[in-house]
Amino acid sequence: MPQIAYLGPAGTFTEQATRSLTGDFDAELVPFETVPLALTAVRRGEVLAAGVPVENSVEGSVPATLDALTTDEPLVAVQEALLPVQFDLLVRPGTEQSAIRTVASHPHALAQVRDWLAANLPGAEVRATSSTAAGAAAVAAGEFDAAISAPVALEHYPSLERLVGGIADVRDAVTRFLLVRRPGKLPEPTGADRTSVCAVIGDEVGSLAELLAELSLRGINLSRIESRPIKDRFGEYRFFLDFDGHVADARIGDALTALRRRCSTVRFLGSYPKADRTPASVRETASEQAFRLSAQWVEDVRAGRLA
Ligand SMILES: O=C(O)C(=O)Cc1ccccc1
Repeated sequence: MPQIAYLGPAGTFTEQATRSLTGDFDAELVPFETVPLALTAVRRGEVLAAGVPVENSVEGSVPATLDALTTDEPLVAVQEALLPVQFDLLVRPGTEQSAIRTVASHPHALAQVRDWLAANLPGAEVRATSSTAAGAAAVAAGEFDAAISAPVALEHYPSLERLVGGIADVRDAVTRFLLVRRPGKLPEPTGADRTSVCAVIGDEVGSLAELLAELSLRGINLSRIESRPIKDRFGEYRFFLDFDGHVADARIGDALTALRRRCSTVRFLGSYPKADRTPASVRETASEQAFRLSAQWVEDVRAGRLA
């Protein structure tokens, strides 16, 4: 049975998302303490794939995941999942809200209940843990007074109880997760795909605008752009781009060819079906047929068959 890594321990949002990503096949889910450790296990071939959180509708991207995807050997995303996220305040039985001095959770969870904490636990100290479930485990071990966890965490930490449920500042928050593997056969195009790349461009006038123009000129819808520092050179950035379409689509292949020419580095991070299955809208001039006919025309001109 294939082993699939996830950000653990049991009871994280990532575990739930990874279960839904691997629902179609038998898999053994293996918890890792951090996203980089889970990705290292994939790179070493110790597990087949890893489920990782990438972005949240309230708090934005998960920097640890973006950084870990671009350092070391390339990995590619093959599937995407969207998970609604809700948060509970878990405590050891008998803990009163007024007695809570420390609250532990993953930084992304803490950020999504910031207003609730300010209004309801103004004096409590906030402590970051490697995941929401790690926060619950630490509360069960007596290290902190309360944890902000996924509702499912209670099943794994039965010694805790839910003091308050549904404490997210924004209802209906959603987190996007990816299943990533070592490069290999790509998922087939479905007509409702997303492609992710990471590009490094020169620090020159117009370089980002020109890169984006390569997409818009080919009718490609950009769904996300994010920059992260390169780290060892101050002021230089990597741009993470997500856009509608599959690398097998003519317009995407054409755009990637242009990106490869323009950028000092382009890392392909995958073409995979979008979780919401919304088909890409492709204008007539960017259709497969339009690309095929125009490429054929150039071939004919080059061969002296047409002018
Ligand atoms: O810590 C978890 O449970 C995770 O899976 C990371 C996370 C944290 C907050 C929102 C979404 C994912």
